[in-house]
Amino acid sequence: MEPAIVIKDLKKSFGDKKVLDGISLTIPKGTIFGLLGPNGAGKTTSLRILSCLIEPTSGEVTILGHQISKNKEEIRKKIGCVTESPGVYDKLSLMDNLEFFASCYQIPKAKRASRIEYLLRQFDLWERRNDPAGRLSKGMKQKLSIVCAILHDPEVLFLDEVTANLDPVSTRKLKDLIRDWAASGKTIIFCSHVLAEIDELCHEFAIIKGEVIRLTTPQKFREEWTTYNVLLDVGSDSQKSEQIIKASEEVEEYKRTEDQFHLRVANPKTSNPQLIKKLVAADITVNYITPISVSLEDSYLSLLNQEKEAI
Ligand SMILES: Nc1ncnc2c1ncn2[C@@H]1O[C@H](COP(=O)(O)OP(=O)(O)OP(=O)(O)O)[C@@H](O)[C@H]1O
Repeated sequence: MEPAIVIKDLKKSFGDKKVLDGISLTIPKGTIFGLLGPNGAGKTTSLRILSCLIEPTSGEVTILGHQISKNKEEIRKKIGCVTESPGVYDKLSLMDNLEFFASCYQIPKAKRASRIEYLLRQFDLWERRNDPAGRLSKGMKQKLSIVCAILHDPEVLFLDEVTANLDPVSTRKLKDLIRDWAASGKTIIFCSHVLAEIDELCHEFAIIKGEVIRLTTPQKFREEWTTYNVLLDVGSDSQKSEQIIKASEEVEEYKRTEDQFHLRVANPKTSNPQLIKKLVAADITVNYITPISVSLEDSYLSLLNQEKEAI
């Protein structure tokens, strides 16, 4: 797939403090790409460089074929950025804020009114259009900053902790929108500390800590940290069951706790029916057999612990 963003050996220091130490990533078009990492890992710094707000110390970023070192103007027209602190003008009304951003983005006058109304209605802000932005609640202000960032229909979007102040209904709506944007070919970089959101939304994600320490997909990452992927409950005949489990080529590893077995099987879809057949043939009652899934959060914490132990 054609890349939307190519980051090559990106470095950034503030004085003698090294924050980014050689980040390289290629992000295909139409991807929702997660950026994860502990506090101070350099996520916001990366997004600020990608949004042309600050200069890198060295390295190169290419967005939609334009190099950031040579063609910021062209890049700015095609990107939108939402950070946790909404960059809207408190004294201006919602309409005036949006008129201002529309003129910055050089949106043709004929299109402005309909685009602004469409987005304000989409984000449930239309009724508040004449209020000063400073009177909005935190979540509403967050929505306004999203509207400002997408007003010019950018092809690449940087979203930093964008759901932080949103209620569950608004969060769900925004996630659906993000999926729609990606499906229409837009590329989204999504920074969040909410691991369930990364899991739910992102096609791929990177864990960074000054450098990229993992580049993977949510599913692969969860699988990597899953020791046992199936839970089997056999009622009272666990002794006999253990002999069968031990002898089964489907089972790679197992752990027994009373009448339950934690199993690792290569492919639960094909292995589980085989195993059930063998147990039932031996007259064993299978109470249930169910997949075990480790959350992305558990996997992430395990990785960080492993990193800590390695230091
Ligand atoms: N303008 C600046 N001057 C000096 N240091 C800075 C500046 N901006 C960021 N830093 C430092 O760079 C490091 C990375 O900050 P950054 O905001 O990129 O982290 P982050 O991964 O977004 O963290 P968080 O999850 O807490 O938002 C931090 O140590 C921070 O103090």
